[in-house]
Amino acid sequence: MTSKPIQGLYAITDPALCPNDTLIDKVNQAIDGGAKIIQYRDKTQPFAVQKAMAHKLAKLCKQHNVLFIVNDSIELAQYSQADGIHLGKDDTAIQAARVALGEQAIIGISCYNSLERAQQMQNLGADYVAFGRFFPSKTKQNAPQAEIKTLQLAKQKLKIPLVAIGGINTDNAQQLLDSGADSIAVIQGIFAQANIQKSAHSLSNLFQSDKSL
Ligand SMILES: Cc1ncc(COP(=O)(O)OP(=O)(O)O)c(N)n1
Ligand SMILES: Cc1ncsc1CCOP(=O)(O)O
Ligand SMILES: [Mg+2]
Repeated sequence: MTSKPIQGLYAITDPALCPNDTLIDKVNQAIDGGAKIIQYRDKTQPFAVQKAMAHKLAKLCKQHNVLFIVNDSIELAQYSQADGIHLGKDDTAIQAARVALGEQAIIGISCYNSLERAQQMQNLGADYVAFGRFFPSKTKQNAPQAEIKTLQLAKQKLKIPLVAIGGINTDNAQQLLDSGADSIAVIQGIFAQANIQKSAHSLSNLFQSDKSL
């Protein structure tokens, strides 16, 4: 497990919003705005292109002391020497990912609206669990709906960090933090905005004010 915390703003890339020639610059803006975790998520481009982009992102994240997570692909995580991987129910099982990536790797697991799955994944060594989507998401319209109550119960019952995802923006993020989210994972709310740095800053600021309470 990493010594860096799974906490704060978690920005996820999208190939339509961050085409290759803009990806590094846009992620740089998100980091300047306060993103603490970056996930490379691309289900569309050839693997060779994904490898090249993941390699560049890993370097950028290392320079800024930001965690770099790869979505879905163990091979891509290994190639880019990412800090970790994010896996859902249709992806590689956590046990196989742990064997492939080692004890140091961060393994995050999607749990949708299932506290039971989250407890199971914690027992199997997940480093964080993600719940969502909490709000309508343009990025993943058919993602299963999660309830705020699940997040609140997860906070009471689980020890590992909780990530909230789905349709999160500056207007709705606070209730997720108040309900126990350690991190919020965001695509449109950062990368579809006119000013990426400012949007990331507004979202990451919510963690600052949260701490000072
Ligand atoms: C932080 C975070 N949470 C959830 C997801 C969704 O993962 P998954 O259910 O595997 O769906 P895809 O992203 O692969 O479409 C995520 N990627 N990141
Ligand atoms: C990958 C994923 N899983 C559940 S919702 C979602 C997409 C999140 O993107 P956005 O922040 O644009 O709703
Ligand atoms: Mg997946």
